[in-house]
Parts: sequence; C-alpha cells; structure tokens
Amino acid sequence: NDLTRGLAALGSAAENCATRAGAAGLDFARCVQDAASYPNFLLPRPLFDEALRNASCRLPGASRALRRHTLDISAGGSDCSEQARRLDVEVFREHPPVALIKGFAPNATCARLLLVAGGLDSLSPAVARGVAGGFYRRSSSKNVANHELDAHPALQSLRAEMFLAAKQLTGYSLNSTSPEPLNIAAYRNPGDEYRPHCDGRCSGDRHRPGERVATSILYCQVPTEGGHTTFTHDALKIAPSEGDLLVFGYLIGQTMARGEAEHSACPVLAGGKWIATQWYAEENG
Ligand SMILES: O=C(O)CCC(=O)C(=O)O
Ligand SMILES: [Fe+2]
Repeated sequence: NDLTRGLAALGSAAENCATRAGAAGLDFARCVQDAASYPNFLLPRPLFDEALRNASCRLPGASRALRRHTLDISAGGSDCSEQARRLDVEVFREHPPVALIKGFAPNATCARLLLVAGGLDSLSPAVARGVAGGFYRRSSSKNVANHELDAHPALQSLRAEMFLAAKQLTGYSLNSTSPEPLNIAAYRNPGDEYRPHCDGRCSGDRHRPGERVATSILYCQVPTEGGHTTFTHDALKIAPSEGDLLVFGYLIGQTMARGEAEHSACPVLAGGKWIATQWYAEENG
C-alpha cells in the first residue's frame, strides 16, 4: 500500500542523502524530502523524522568538525583563586550552534557526580512525553538537586564552567542564578536510545522570555558501539570521547529553531553510556 511504499522510499532516500551529507552545505532534510517526493505519500511527520534519524545513526563514521578553536574559561575555584582553563572546541554547526568541547571534565568529576546521584542503580526509567520506560526514551534518569550539587566544590565549579562555556559558545544570555537541576541519564542495555526530540519548543515562532534555549551534555561514559548523538535534520553524527561536553543552542535570532533543534541518541549497540544533561533557560524570564 501507499504507506509501505512511502516508508521504503523514505528509508532509501534517507540512507542515500545521509551518505552524501558529509559534504558541507547539503541540506539533509530537503534532500530526503525531494528524493522521496515527501509529502506525496502523506506520511505523518514523525515517520519522516524517524527515517531521517535512523539514517543519521547508520552513517558510516562520525561527522567531521567544520572548524576548531580554543576557549578560555575561568571559574572561581573553591579557594577563590581564578583558575583559567584553555579548552579545545570542535564546531559542527554555526547557527544554531553545535560544538563539542574536548576533555571538559576529568574522570574523577564524573565519578563524584555519580556518587552524589546515588549510583546508576538508583536511576528510574526516563520519562518522555509523559511515558516512563516507553518506546520513545529507553534509558533511566534522575535529577540531581541544586543544593546536593552545590555541596561539592568540584561539582559546583563543574556547573559554573558549564554555564560559562554554554554562554560563550552560544552567545546567549543564560540564567545561571536559578539553573535547572542537572539530569543524569544512563543507557545500560543494548537498544537503549532516545528517539528524535527537541529539548525546548521547536516551534519556529518567536522565542518567549525566560524559556529553554540551549543544552549541554557531558559524556561520562561512552559505549563501545552505537549510542551517538545525532542532529536529525542535518545528518550530524557526534562521536564524543569520555569527558567531552556537547553544547547546542536552539535560537535563530529571536526565533525558536524547528528541525535544527531536533536530536536523538542512537541505540547503544555495545557497552554502556551515561551522561549528565544541563538545560539552559534564557536570562530574561
Ligand atoms: O544521550 C544523548 O546523546 C542525548 C540526550 C538528550 O537528548 C537529552 O538528554 O536531552
Ligand atoms: Fe535532548
């Protein structure tokens, strides 16, 4: 029938376009749309997004950075000394930004964070779209309350540095006085994943003061196979190392991005993965 044919066409168009999308400038979503003459088959939008996302997960190798630069951040240490750090940054997209900071957090900081969170066994099935442990988000997670985090100088400065880095890499003014809690998430079983979604409102309309505009993901454990973070609409496939921090924003001028904000965690194929996600709200709320 039409749906089956449409899905097959989408799938192969997506594979095809994803392989070619390594070349800068190719609009992956547009390529798939044109090749599969979507929406002629009248496929629901989520199926289109699924096809894009599955193709981006199956891309051979990872995306290459457009450019690299260094970032100097200095968060006041617990002894009030200024500790300046110079970090290597890989930029994968300029607007809205997607950038990976290499070696952001040492192993010991991740270990401390996990200890404070109560260990991986204390996490509960993650909730997405109001459903826990569902098909949409197969992982487990937990929020670490701000007062728990702030009780540990190493974690307090970890977060201070996250905010500095996120501000500098996005250029947004972010609310650091009342941050959202840090979210710990683990993908422990083969097939665990987080299907394509947006962290904020990917509505394409004018942004509202004080709403969520950026995300950072600290990768504390990366799987040996699979589990990449992908940006569905431009076939970006990020392959971080342990300790790296991914920062991405979803504002285009004063407008909330749409497809550019959509991302996913590909299914873990081997090994385990755990991350710490910080969501950032704009300052004027
Ligand atoms: O696990 C990932 O790579 C993505 C996680 C994510 O999208 C989130 O925590 O909002
Ligand atoms: Fe997300």
